[in-house]
Amino acid sequence: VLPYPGTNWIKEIINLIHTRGDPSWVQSVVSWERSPWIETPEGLELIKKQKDPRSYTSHLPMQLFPKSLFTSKAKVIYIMRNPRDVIISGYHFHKTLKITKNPSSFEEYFEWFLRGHVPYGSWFDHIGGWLQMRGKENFLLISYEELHQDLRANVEKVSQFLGTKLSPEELDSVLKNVTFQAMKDNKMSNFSLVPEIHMDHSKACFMRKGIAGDWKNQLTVAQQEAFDKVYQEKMAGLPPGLFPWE
Ligand SMILES: Nc1ncnc2c1ncn2[C@@H]1O[C@H](COP(=O)(O)OS(=O)(=O)O)[C@@H](OP(=O)(O)O)[C@H]1O
Repeated sequence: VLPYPGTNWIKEIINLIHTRGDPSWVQSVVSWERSPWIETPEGLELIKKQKDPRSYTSHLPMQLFPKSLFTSKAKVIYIMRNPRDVIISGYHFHKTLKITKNPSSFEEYFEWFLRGHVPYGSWFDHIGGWLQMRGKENFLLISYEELHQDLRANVEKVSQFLGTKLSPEELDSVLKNVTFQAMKDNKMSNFSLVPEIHMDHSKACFMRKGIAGDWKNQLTVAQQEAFDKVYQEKMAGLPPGLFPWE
């Protein structure tokens, strides 16, 4: 997945499906140890110690992902979100980061995003790359907006994809533990334990608003038009109706 689409939301769902709704794992182990990042040295060390079935997280664009994935039986869940909301969420998160250059204003971050000058590169190239896996049986495309619209149906879809049949009680427990409030209250999932050397917790909170469509209140008309122009150019080759935000 690319940054800010709800990576940690889908990760929490996957972790809770793994434990059949038992929250003790997500409440006792930090999220980056449950499903480690493949692109960090620390994450890779953790992955080597994991037992099957294991789950990893990554923001890497497809062309930088280890090629062995494409010949393996590993399942890929790609979560996407309206890029207009991704910009807003990314801006607030970036303000807290001590490991990348911080934008001096929202306007500056907006420009960076449109030019792809943000960590992991262009949103448009990222999604265009991974969507090439569409239609493969080991690839599930899911969106932040769909999770919002019908969490139950989409958690069931994910558990089916992962080959785990949950009982109604187990499913209820997954749903209860992946709400915005439950994750915001869980210090193992809300990023409050990210060390201060990486993140300035006084600048913003990771579990910020957790809503879809807030860009309408945040982007100026000029920014909306500038965004639409780039979006139309870059997404021209993709079939209509693919994205819930269109
Ligand atoms: N359970 C739940 N429900 C609704 N929304 C949720 C949930 N968990 C995380 N979030 C929101 O996801 C946004 C962060 O995205 P990511 O997890 O992809 O961030 S990161 O790329 O891994 O840094 C960030 O969105 P914004 O609030 O719009 O900034 C989080 O609030």
